[in-house]
Amino acid sequence: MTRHEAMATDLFDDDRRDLVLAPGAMVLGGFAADKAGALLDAVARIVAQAPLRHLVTPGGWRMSVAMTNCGRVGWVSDRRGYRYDAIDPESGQPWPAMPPVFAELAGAAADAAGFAGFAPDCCLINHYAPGARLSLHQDRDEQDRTAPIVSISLGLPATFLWGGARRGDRPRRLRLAHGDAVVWGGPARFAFHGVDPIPDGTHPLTGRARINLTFRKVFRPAAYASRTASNRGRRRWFPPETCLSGHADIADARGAA
Ligand SMILES: O=C(O)CCC(=O)C(=O)O
Ligand SMILES: [Fe+2]
Repeated sequence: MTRHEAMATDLFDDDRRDLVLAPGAMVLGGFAADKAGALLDAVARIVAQAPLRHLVTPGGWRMSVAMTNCGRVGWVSDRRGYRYDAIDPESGQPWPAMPPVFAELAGAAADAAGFAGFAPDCCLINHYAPGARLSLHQDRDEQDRTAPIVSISLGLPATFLWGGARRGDRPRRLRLAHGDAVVWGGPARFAFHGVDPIPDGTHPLTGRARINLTFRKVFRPAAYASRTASNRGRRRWFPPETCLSGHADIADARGAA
């Protein structure tokens, strides 16, 4: 165990402690604990409309994490690539709306980490059964690269991998417990991160599962988007102002297990 890991373990003995991971990145211990019941109720409503599913990466791997989304767009992956899509490809319908409790909590967490005014337009919901994992990757499919990522952990604990700017940077490992929030933006926005296989266990609120809510701001503010749309607006998955750049390695890097 490195000194950093020992420190992280010590700090998380008290779930309400905060931890700076890097400039622009911090863990807010227990930030969402009070809202967990409302968040999980909302997750159940979303899942009833847009069921959890194991996406396939462009490389053909079935992801071990089951996913769904709410908000204006959702993150999806299949053999053709991965993208943000306004339509759930399974139902042909728009994704469920983002519940106010989600947006408020994500905004408050971002604010607490120093990113005022965060208004997510997408929440990727990750369901980890024991053994599910997410290998090191960057979140870089979003148009708005100025906004942070806000990630909320619910249910079973996880070992979170916090890497550096390069895939090869050795990641730091820290335990994320029910209610913890992680926020990364600014100089840390494109840090590599991932989740070790979830150990088996049972949580009173989620059973044998870890639920992670990852809030993203996919779209740039309209004024900025419209200035650049004419150069980019050819991709068929998005309305003209919303096209995104693709990075075909990421979904595979997310790691099918
Ligand atoms: O489950 C987590 O803690 C991280 C999820 C994540 O990195 C992602 O969905 O991109
Ligand atoms: Fe991520």
